[in-house]
Amino acid sequence: MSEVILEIHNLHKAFGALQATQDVSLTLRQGEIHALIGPNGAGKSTLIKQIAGEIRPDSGSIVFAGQRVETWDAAARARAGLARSFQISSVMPDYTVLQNVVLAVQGAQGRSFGFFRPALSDRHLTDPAQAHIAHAGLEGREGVTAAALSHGERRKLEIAMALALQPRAFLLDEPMAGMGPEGARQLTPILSELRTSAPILLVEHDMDAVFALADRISVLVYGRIIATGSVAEIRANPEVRASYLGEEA
Ligand SMILES: Nc1ncnc2c1ncn2[C@@H]1O[C@H](COP(=O)(O)OP(=O)(O)OP(=O)(O)O)[C@@H](O)[C@H]1O
Repeated sequence: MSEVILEIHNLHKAFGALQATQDVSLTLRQGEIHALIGPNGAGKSTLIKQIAGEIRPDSGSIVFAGQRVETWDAAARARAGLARSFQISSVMPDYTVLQNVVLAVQGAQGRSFGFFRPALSDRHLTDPAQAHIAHAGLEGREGVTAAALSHGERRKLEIAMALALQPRAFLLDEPMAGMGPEGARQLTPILSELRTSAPILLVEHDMDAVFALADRISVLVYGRIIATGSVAEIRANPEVRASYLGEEA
């Protein structure tokens, strides 16, 4: 079995009387997409925020790359390689695809942001940037400004920028949201390929995408994981069908 990069043990989080996360344990293994599904308000975003360091759990532990991180802030977890995408705010709309990714590479290399002219002629920055652009499926669009990209291309740019950080795991919260069926169809193979760069914990409502992509699925209902398994196991699970999938499955 593949190495585990992220382990969550017995996580609890309450908002007043509401138990948003109840005794949640899960793992993310190298090379996999582990999808987290569940009805609206089940606690998926709250769980992702606790893993990313945006919300402090009441109890439980989070082990990332062998270290206990539940007391670390979000920036420290990001530096350790936990990439919370899509950090849409970091895309500069007036800059080109190449400029945006060069900035991300520059940031990841710990260099201060310089002027573009030297940065764009520095192959230590442009070579990795071009590789991330190609990896994210945006080859040929390097000179286009981010503002002129389609919604789907913008997601690809965000993926290229996330790759620049050389993350050890991705936390993706609804990457298909607002993309429409064609956009989702385009993004699916890119996410599929992305798992070879770093494993993905994926929150997604688009069940076609989840069933096409996930190696494992965990189902969250009222803050509790009611089942974890392969796509086939989850689709066949009577409790999951009753509480969430219904006729969709
Ligand atoms: N900061 C907060 N304060 C109080 N209650 C909150 C807070 N954040 C989330 N909640 C509540 O916690 C529960 C879980 O919310 P969460 O957003 O995590 O669900 P979700 O599964 O991500 O839902 P969706 O699929 O609609 O995005 C909901 O009842 C929500 O109203």
